[in-house]
Amino acid sequence: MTQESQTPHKRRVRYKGKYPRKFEEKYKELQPEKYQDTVQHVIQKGNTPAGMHISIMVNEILDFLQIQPGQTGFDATLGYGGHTKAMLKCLKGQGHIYATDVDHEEAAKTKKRLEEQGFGEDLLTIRLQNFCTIDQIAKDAGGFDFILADLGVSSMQIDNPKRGFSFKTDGPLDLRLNQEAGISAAQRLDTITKEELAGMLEENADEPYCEEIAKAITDEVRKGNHIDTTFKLRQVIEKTLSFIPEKDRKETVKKTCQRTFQALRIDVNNEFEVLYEFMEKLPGALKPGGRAAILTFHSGEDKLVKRALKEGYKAGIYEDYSRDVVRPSAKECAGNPRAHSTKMRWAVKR
Ligand SMILES: C[S@@+](CC[C@H](N)C(=O)[O-])C[C@H]1O[C@@H](n2cnc3c(N)ncnc32)[C@H](O)[C@@H]1O
Repeated sequence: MTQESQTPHKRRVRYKGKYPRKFEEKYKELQPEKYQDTVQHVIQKGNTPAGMHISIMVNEILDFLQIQPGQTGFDATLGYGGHTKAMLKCLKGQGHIYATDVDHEEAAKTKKRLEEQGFGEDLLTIRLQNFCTIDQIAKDAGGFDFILADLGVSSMQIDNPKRGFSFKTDGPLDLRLNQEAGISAAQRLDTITKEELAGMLEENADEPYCEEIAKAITDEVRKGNHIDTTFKLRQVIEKTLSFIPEKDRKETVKKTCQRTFQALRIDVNNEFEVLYEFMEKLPGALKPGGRAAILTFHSGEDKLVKRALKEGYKAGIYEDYSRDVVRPSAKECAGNPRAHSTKMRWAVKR
């Protein structure tokens, strides 16, 4: 017997995979400044590191806004602060940016991160306000030379199971951008009628199975089964669509889950109402020659923005506006799948 075969066989430690599986365990990605290599590796693979948001169309936005030192700007949707930081850099230490977000939790982290990178209160004012209060902020600032709105939700919000934005992880069915105000999606489903829910799914997300899904949800709630987690909602959708031929079922369930979550998110956050108000107040917040860029992520938002800019142009409020949408490059979409649905529109105040 050789020496080698006498050595007792040692069981190899089970391979756990490259990345930690639970959100809380993604400690390296959640501290991006400390673990730059891990973060770069995740980004190169076309993924967004946990706790981070990759800003979309940064170059196109900066090219259009033409930010000069000494100017005053407004970032309506602070998020991770990627766009804010890129715009702050253009100011070269002279000028000011006001930014809003309704997400207290993420805004506090972003404020700290930007302060540590040298963008303190002398250059940046963050307000925990809805961007539809743009008129008040413009009054305090004396009008804006440039404005950016990057609508929707951040990757941090989608990836955090406690927020309930994703049907891919289980968590409370919340879907509020500001968890300190309003009611959660679960509470909304507790009292909504079948007709109203079907209308919401159709209007907010063009859901083709809106009638079937609305009936199934309201039936469950009537039986006393509260749909208060993301997985419970997903299960109701899966059961409702079980009549779909097996070869198409998986994809249809996925799409219907995406649309249902989108419709509920728009509803609990009054997204169309606040965007409408923002677009109405936008011209009044811009200085003459001021520039505004808006990124949207679904057709309902884009239609609203398009109409407001077109009407503003026809009324002589805007000197110019985007006739066509500007889309991210194929390269950007390949590196960041969340960029696929992005549409940018812009206008210049007369
Ligand atoms: C797509 S993210 C913005 C990402 C950001 N541009 C960046 O580069 O990191 C959208 C952000 O806007 C915020 N938001 C959405 N609707 C809002 C509203 N009506 N008022 C203020 N903030 C809003 C969300 O909470 C989220 O943090």
